[in-house]
Amino acid sequence: MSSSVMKTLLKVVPSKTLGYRGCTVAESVVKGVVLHNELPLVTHTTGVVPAGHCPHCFYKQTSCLCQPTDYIQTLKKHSLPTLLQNNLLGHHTRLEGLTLKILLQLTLDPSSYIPSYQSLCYTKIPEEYVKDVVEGMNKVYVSVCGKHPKFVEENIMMVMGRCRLNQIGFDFAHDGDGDDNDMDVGAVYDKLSYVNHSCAPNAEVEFKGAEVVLKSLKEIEVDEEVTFDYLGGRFGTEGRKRRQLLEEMWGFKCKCEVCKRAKGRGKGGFGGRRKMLQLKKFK
Ligand SMILES: C[S@@+](CC[C@H](N)C(=O)[O-])C[C@H]1O[C@@H](n2cnc3c(N)ncnc32)[C@H](O)[C@@H]1O
Repeated sequence: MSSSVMKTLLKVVPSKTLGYRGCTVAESVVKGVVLHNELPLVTHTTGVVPAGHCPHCFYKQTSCLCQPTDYIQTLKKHSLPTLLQNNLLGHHTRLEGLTLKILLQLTLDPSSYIPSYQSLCYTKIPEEYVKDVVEGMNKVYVSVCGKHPKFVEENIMMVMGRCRLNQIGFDFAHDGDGDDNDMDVGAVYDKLSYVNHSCAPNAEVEFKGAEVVLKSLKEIEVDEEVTFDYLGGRFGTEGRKRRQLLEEMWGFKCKCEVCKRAKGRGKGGFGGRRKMLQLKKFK
C-alpha cells in the first residue's frame, strides 16, 4: 500500500526528555545522511487536485506508485475538496479533509490502516467544534460511500485529534515550477509521527512529491534522540513566537534544550530585576 516505509534507521523508543515516545538512530551517522523515507498514510489539500494527478500522492497518474486499493479508487471517483467545500462551508481546512479521508480509509481498507492510526498520539478537540463539522462530514461520507457512517462524535474526535497532532504541511509543485500554483498539502506519516520537535534540531524533513525524507543536519550518535523543527525553520530567532505556535498548533510546551534555557533565563532575569527593585526600595 502507499503508506509503506521505504528506508529507515529510526527506532521508536521512550523519549528521555521530550514527549512520551521519540526516535533514535540504530547506528551513528554523519551530517547529510538519509535517516528515513516514507510515503504518507493520508494527504489532503483544500485546493483542487489537477486533472490527471493522483488524489493521494498528487503525482501525475502515469508516475504514481499508489496501489489501486478501494480507498484510492474511491478518491479517484470524487472531488473531495469540492464536496467538503460545499458541505462544510467555512470549516473546510486541511484538518477536516484529513479526518474525513482517514474515516474513509478505516472503512474501505481497515486492515492496512487501523494498526497505523491506533497508536499515534492525539489531542482533545473541543466538543462544540466537532459538533459543528460532524454533520457536514457525514454528508460527504454518505455521498462517497453510499451508506450511513457508523462513526459517532467520539470516534471523529479521536481521529481528528490524531490528525491534528501528527499532520505536517508542505507545498507541492505539481508542474515543477515552484510558483503560486503550488498546492498547500497536509499529510500524516506513520513512523515520522514518532519523531519529536526541537528548536535546535539534528535532522530536517524534505518532500519529494508526497514522500518525506528525513536527513541528518549534524552528526548523530547511536541512541541520541532524532528531532526536526515542526515549524520548518520559520520564526528562527523569535523564541516566544515559536513556543506560542507550538502550543497553539500541537498543544505542547516545548521542552527542547533551547526552550529550557530560555525559560531558565526568563526566570533568572525576572527574578534578578525584581530583587534589584526591592533593594532600591529598601535603600
Ligand atoms: C508528532 S507527536 C511526536 C511523538 C510523541 N512524542 C509520541 O509519544 O507519540 C507530537 C507530540 O509529541 C510531544 N512533543 C514533541 N516534541 C516535543 C517537545 N520538544 N517538547 C515537548 N513535547 C514534545 C508533544 O506531546 C506533541 O504533541
